Amino acid sequence: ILRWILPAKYKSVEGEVCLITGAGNGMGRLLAMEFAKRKAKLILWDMDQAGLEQTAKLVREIGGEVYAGVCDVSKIENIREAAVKSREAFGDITILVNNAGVVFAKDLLELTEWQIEQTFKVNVLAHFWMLREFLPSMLERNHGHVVTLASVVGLFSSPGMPDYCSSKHAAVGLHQALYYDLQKKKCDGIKTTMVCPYHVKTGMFKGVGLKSDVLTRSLSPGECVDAIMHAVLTNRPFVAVPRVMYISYNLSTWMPMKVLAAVYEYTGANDAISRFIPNRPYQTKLRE
Ligand SMILES: NC(=O)C1=CN([C@@H]2O[C@H](COP(=O)(O)OP(=O)(O)OC[C@H]3O[C@@H](n4cnc5c(N)ncnc54)[C@H](OP(=O)(O)O)[C@@H]3O)[C@@H](O)[C@H]2O)C=CC1
Ligand SMILES: CC1=C(/C=C/C(C)=C/C=C/C(C)=C/C=O)C(C)(C)CCC1
Repeated sequence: ILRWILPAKYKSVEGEVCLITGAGNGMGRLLAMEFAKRKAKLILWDMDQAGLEQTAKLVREIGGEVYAGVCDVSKIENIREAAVKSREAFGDITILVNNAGVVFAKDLLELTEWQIEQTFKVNVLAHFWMLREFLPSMLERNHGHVVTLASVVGLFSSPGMPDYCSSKHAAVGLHQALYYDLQKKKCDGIKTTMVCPYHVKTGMFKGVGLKSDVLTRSLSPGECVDAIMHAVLTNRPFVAVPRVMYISYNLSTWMPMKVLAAVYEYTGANDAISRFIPNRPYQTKLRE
């Protein structure tokens, strides 16, 4: 309650070295712009070279310092190589935003094995590899910030995307474990923020959304990124967007699953994912 009454005190990120994965599109691009406006040095990674160059251009146009490198975070060797080049550009990373994510939006038996593996490689395993690469220098200096783009479906599952939901649950589990490890080690200078948005209208979930806005509505990328920046700059450990998702999360922890299934049926959440339109290269063809 005090947090809502008192004016928010924002920290400065000027001069911090901020690495954002999946920065070539969607929220990654907008996050890059927000950190650049606040004078952080940007390291941007993505496997979409054209999108990445566009983000770097936009950052430079507002006077930001940026190094952009193509990196497929599903491959640990790529992460290691890109990490060397990134350190050469600006030195140690002090803000890590694990943002890259993939979804195929298919039922369990329709997914290919490659799709299931790719979802886990990008949405979870990459977070492990990124943390193992960049956490040591943060620990040495007891300074840094780790931001995890998880999802509300990492807190409670919804139908139509079993691989995605379970990968986001794993990302939530990893992030929470990291938080408690840092507390245990008394590393009070390393902050963490876990972000759990509902559906955001980027290209990732094209076509998806509840038919009615009675319970909640899809977010614009801008409003979600505003909520993320607010949480990061005020060192909040957890943010669910929109706020009504805190209530949904709370209900889902004690509500019988049968009741939640009825809510999904009633609100049209059961059909929401079936309206999905593949809109990313990895969603339509294998990209190795
Ligand atoms: N949109 C939503 O409704 C929600 C999104 N989220 C999460 O937020 C994060 C950002 O999502 P959003 O901005 O919507 O997604 P976008 O699809 O708009 O952006 C994701 C970016 O990640 C890139 N990417 C995918 N795979 C890799 C890879 N292996 N290596 C490097 N980059 C990769 C994509 O590149 P390319 O286009 O070339 O594939 C794309 O540029 C994701 O983790 C997502 O799960 C959470 C809740 C809701
Ligand atoms: C769980 C839940 C709902 C639906 C959730 C859905 C459909 C979430 C989709 C999220 C996406 C696309 C996340 C991407 O990362 C309602 C009906 C709003 C309210 C009750 C609880």
